[in-house]
Amino acid sequence: MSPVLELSGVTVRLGGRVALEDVTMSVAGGEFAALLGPNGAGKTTLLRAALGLLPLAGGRTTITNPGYVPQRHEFAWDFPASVQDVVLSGLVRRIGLFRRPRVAHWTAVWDALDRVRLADLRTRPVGELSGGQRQRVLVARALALDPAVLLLDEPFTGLDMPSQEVLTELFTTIARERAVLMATHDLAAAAYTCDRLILINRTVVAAAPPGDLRDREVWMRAFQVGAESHLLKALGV
Ligand SMILES: Nc1ncnc2c1ncn2[C@@H]1O[C@H](COP(=O)(O)OP(=O)(O)OP(=O)(O)O)[C@@H](O)[C@H]1O
Repeated sequence: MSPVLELSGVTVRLGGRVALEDVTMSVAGGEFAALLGPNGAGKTTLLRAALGLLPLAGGRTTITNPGYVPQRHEFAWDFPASVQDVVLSGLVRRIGLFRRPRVAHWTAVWDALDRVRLADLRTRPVGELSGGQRQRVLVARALALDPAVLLLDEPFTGLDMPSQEVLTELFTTIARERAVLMATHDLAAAAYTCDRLILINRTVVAAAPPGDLRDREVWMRAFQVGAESHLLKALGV
């Protein structure tokens, strides 16, 4: 399948420091790719650069109709809005500022809420939702745009196992129909679920299907850990 997201030689500077250097990677249609790396490796920066939200110091990006799910804590949950209002807010550019949403917009919102199994809660204030439900609201907000590729920034942080499982199943289905790039710290889940792991630490250290990433050196380089790392042992590398 042809790529829905492509970065070629991308360099990004933030606050005078190089956050990403010469990053070349892509995600194909139908693919579920994971973006892995330690804190500060540049995962969020890479997603934001791919979305065209950051100026590039070098290189170029192309992306087809993206949907973005930011980290849950970046969203103002105490804002007095219902579940369906939050999902609709993802369509603001399409509706036009200060214009009233049309039937097609509400249909897209309700379809997206159906998809994440939150249709019953659509008039509930978002402040009353659990962490797992809030994460699904953000996914619905991105899905309402009918994206070709979904960019997820650490969607599992702070979620219990049942919530993670519901979301993993949903992301896997979405990836097959569209494409998904997910930044995550859950290495074991990514290795089990994703088609390809992209290891970054300011630049791409390795990108391959999980079964092909057996070289411990590569993981040590990406995560700056020693050969005795418990996490790498648990991963079986
Ligand atoms: N607005 C900013 N100004 C200056 N530096 C920034 C800014 N945002 C991020 N950085 C720096 O850029 C680097 C990459 O940050 P980024 O948030 O992309 O990493 P990450 O891999 O997503 O980290 P985490 O796993 O902790 O979420 C870090 O060194 C960070 O301190």
